[in-house]
Amino acid sequence: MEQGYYTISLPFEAARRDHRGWHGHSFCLRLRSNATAISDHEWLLSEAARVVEPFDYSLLNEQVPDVADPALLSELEQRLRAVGLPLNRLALRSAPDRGAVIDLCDGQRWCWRSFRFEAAHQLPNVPPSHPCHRMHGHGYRVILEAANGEDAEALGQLWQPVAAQLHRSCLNDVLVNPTSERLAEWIWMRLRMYSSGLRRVHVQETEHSGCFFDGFHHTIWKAQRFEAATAHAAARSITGHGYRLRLYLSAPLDPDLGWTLDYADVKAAFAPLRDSLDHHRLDQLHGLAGGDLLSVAKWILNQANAQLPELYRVDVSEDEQRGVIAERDPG
Ligand SMILES: Nc1nc2c(c(=O)[nH]1)N=C([C@H](O)[C@H](O)COP(=O)(O)OP(=O)(O)OP(=O)(O)O)CN2
Repeated sequence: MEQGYYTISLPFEAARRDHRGWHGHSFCLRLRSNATAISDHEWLLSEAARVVEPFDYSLLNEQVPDVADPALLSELEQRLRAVGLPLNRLALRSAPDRGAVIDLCDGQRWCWRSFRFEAAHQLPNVPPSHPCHRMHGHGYRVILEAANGEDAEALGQLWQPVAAQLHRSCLNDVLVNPTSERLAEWIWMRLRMYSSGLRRVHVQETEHSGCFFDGFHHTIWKAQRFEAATAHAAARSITGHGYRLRLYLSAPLDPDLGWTLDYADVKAAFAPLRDSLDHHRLDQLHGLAGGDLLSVAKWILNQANAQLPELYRVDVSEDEQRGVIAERDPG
């Protein structure tokens, strides 16, 4: 069996005054709710939009006593709960490189901050015919997540010495086999001793792939997209979307190759399924009678099982605001 969640993203523009003075932000609130608790996506979107609306084009200090990201997120949580919205997770992005998250299932709270660096690398253990065997480079993105009250400023200081070592370097001078998994582990080991709150390191080599390391496990994701039409009960007529996907996979690390699964192999294994979706009418695909976004995500999760048994979660969005998550039940 699998779990299904609706996600919605609500952007708003607002100004706040903190120790740096007045400044403005393009905020984005992201909300996740269990699909069994909700009648439909549009209801969730319109109810949550009503809660966020007073913040849009406002001066936040006139509305809330503490305007820091975690406090602002707690305030939004209270207001969303007050109107009876069932919530599993809330995330507030205050700038493209930072934000705060609350997991309402286990009560955990954390901040994240993303950083960029440019570097070269080659992977010595893949066959010579593999493109990664050649020396090449990436514009890397690293996202650090930390709990225990460690904020974006603290994460910035934590990152500085690592950036000094990695930016404009060759990663093979630092690591023997610099896959993103090994790099995430290396960053974890470097930072964990200075940050008791560090909860996860996320390394992205490109816009299309990334890996997470939490001190124990590696997970990877690969982005895909397809263009398709659909019809479903809640739609006025047949309609279409440019669907965006993230495939999440969990597998042990191969000790020689230093990765879980090759991102390129994930893409190749998924290609036949992507072809069956791209430029097709989804509600007419075998076994996909629903045609709505959550049915599409669950269908993909189940159909991909034969080629990608390591796949445990599929995120699909149909536009900037509406998304779903289909996730296999653990165990
Ligand atoms: N699990 C891993 N797989 C791969 C790694 C890695 O570190 N861990 N690294 C590579 C290469 O370095 C490669 O440059 C990046 O891979 P890939 O996602 O295939 O590259 P693109 O984003 O350019 O791929 P698209 O085809 O555009 O999606 C390979 N695998």
